[in-house]
Amino acid sequence: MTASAATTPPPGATVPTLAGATITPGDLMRAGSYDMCFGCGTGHETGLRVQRTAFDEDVVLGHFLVTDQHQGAPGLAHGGLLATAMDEILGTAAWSLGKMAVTGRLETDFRAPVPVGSTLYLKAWCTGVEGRKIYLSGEGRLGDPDGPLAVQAAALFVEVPREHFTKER
Ligand SMILES: CCCCCCCC/C=C\CCCCCCCC(=O)SCCNC(=O)CCNC(=O)[C@H](O)C(C)(C)COP(=O)(O)OP(=O)(O)OC[C@H]1O[C@@H](n2cnc3c(N)ncnc32)[C@H](O)[C@@H]1OP(=O)(O)O
Repeated sequence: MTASAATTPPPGATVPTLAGATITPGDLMRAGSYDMCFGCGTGHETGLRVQRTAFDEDVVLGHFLVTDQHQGAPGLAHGGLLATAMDEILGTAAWSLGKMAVTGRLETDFRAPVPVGSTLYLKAWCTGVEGRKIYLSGEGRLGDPDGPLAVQAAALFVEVPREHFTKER
C-alpha cells in the first residue's frame, strides 16, 4: 500500500514485539469487549461484530461476516464500514502492545469489492513506535486468511491517558 508520511514510521522508530507486551491476550479480550462497540460489540444489533481470534508472532488476527446491514452499493460492503473494520483490528494491534491508544489518522486502499455474505479476514501489525505515536499496517482478505486481498490500511495511533475515555462523560 502507498502510505503517507504521517503513517510511515520515521527512521529510528522501534518495532516492539508482543513478547514485550504488558497486557495479555486475555486482558485485551476482556478490555476490548465493550458490548456496544460498533466494531466488535456483541450487543450491537447492526455492528460489524469483528471477532479478534489470535495474537500470533506480532500480528493480530480477526474476521467478520459481511451482512446486508453493511451494504453501500447493492450486494457490496460500504467502504466506510470496511475502514471501520480496519480501524478495529489496527486498534487491537496497538492495544495488544499494552498501549492505550486512539486513531489519529487512518488510510485505506480498497483493492476488490467485498460481497454481502463473505467473511473478511483481518490482520494488523505494528510497524514502529516513536514516543506516543504508534504506526500500524493491516489488510483484509476475502473468504480465507490467505484469500484475495480486498483492503489495505495504514494508521497512526496516538497513546492517550485513561482520562481520554472518561473526561467527556
Ligand atoms: C479505561 C479505558 C476503557 C476503554 C475500553 C476500550 C477497550 C478497547 C480495547 C482494544 C481494542 C481497541 C480497538 C479500538 C479501535 C477504534 C479506535 C478508534 O476509532 S479511536 C476513535 C477515533 N479517534 C479519536 O477520537 C481521536 C481524536 N483525536 C484526539 O483525541 C487527539 O487529536 C489525539 C489524542 C489523537 C492527539 O492529540 P494530543 O493533544 O494528545 O497530541 P498531539 O500533540 O496533537 O499529537 C501527538 C503527536 O501525534 C501527531 N498526530 C496526531 N494526529 C495526527 C494526524 N491525524 N496526522 C498526523 N500526525 C498526527 C502530532 O503531530 C504529534 O506529533 P509530534 O509529537 O508533534 O511529533
